[in-house]
Amino acid sequence: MAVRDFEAAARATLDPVHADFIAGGAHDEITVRANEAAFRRLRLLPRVLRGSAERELGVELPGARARMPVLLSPTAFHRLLVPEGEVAAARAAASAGALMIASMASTVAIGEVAEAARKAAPDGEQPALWFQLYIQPDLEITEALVRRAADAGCQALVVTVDSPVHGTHERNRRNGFHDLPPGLRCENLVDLRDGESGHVRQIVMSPEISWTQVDWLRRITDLPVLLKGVLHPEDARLAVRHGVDGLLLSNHGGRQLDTVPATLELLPEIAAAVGGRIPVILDGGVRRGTDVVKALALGASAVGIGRPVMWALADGGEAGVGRLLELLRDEVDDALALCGATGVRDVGPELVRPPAPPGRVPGSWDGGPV
Ligand SMILES: Cc1cc2nc3c(=O)[nH]c(=O)nc-3n(C[C@H](O)[C@H](O)[C@H](O)COP(=O)(O)O)c2cc1C
Ligand SMILES: CC(C)CC(=O)C(=O)O
Repeated sequence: MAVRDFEAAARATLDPVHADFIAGGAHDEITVRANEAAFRRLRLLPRVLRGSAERELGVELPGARARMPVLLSPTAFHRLLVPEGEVAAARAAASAGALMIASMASTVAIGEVAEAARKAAPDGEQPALWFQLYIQPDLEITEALVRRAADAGCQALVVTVDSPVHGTHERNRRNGFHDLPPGLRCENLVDLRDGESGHVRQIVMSPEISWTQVDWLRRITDLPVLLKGVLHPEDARLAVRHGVDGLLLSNHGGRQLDTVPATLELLPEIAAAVGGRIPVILDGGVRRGTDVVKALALGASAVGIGRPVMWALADGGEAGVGRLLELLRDEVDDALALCGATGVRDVGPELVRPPAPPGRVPGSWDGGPV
């Protein structure tokens, strides 16, 4: 079985409206396709006669350590797919030692997700769990959400900044899919203020959110703050200047502005802009162990996966996500061995062709304090 096979397996039983919600992107879905195509275009160029019996796959990330360089990007509404929802994904991630970024739009409350992760992690291991946040124009609401995430034990906040407005998903429009079905709610939003019911419409996307609110967020919490959805190198430089602890280089899986470049295409430029001062995590189109190695080679500290987790969850719940993570772990290990690499940190730009453009050779974060 390969990562892409989970989609067909899931579609065998999934409501086609929900399958469209997962697969879909903005407008013509040009960026959705570009993300995977960029990985197909780039080639690996292995070294020989310099490997090791075992590869080190572990990564240090702000506030957390993971046993593999593939993390679960935040995805909303897991209970659309299986009754346990985010709890199933969290258990699988914690068992595999993969970091999970829980979505603010989760259908299970963050406290419950964190508790499930703690119970599933091997003895003595703290599960790696971050919380994704859309900063709300109402800062009291935002602060209450941050408190919920911190109280649950999340080790960092991932602020999604690519959504000044909702993306236009034509598939959802055609299908009339706008709301969660009765019985499901965004549990993190329930009772943030008297009488709030956890309706999706409570999430406000505001084009007026700016660096001012990012600075404010850094002041009200000790948790590391990462930004998800920075694509322009100028914004990456600004993020460093504002003291942000990491970037998630993401185009939201092609679900926000259509026709933006593939994240892999932007990676050398973004890595050069941050110059190794903070970690860069890439998501979008990662479907193979070789994709993971390519992203690491161009300066990513780790990669995220979105849709594959949703398909695996729909196909087999916790066990499905477990199989997905094991498969990717084995593929990454295999690709590293074939590249003559002793581990994740032994991968550099010399392993890919065509090479990164001159002057844009990435620096990589050394895993130290940010
Ligand atoms: C069904 C679905 C729901 C998503 N929900 C969120 C979300 O709640 N918050 C967020 O920041 N990103 C969300 N994303 C974007 C993912 O975090 C991620 O950037 C993207 O899926 C990565 O691309 P991939 O699906 O090709 O792996 C969602 C993506 C999908 C497919
Ligand atoms: C707007 C969120 C509820 C979900 C999301 O980010 C997405 O579907 O891409």
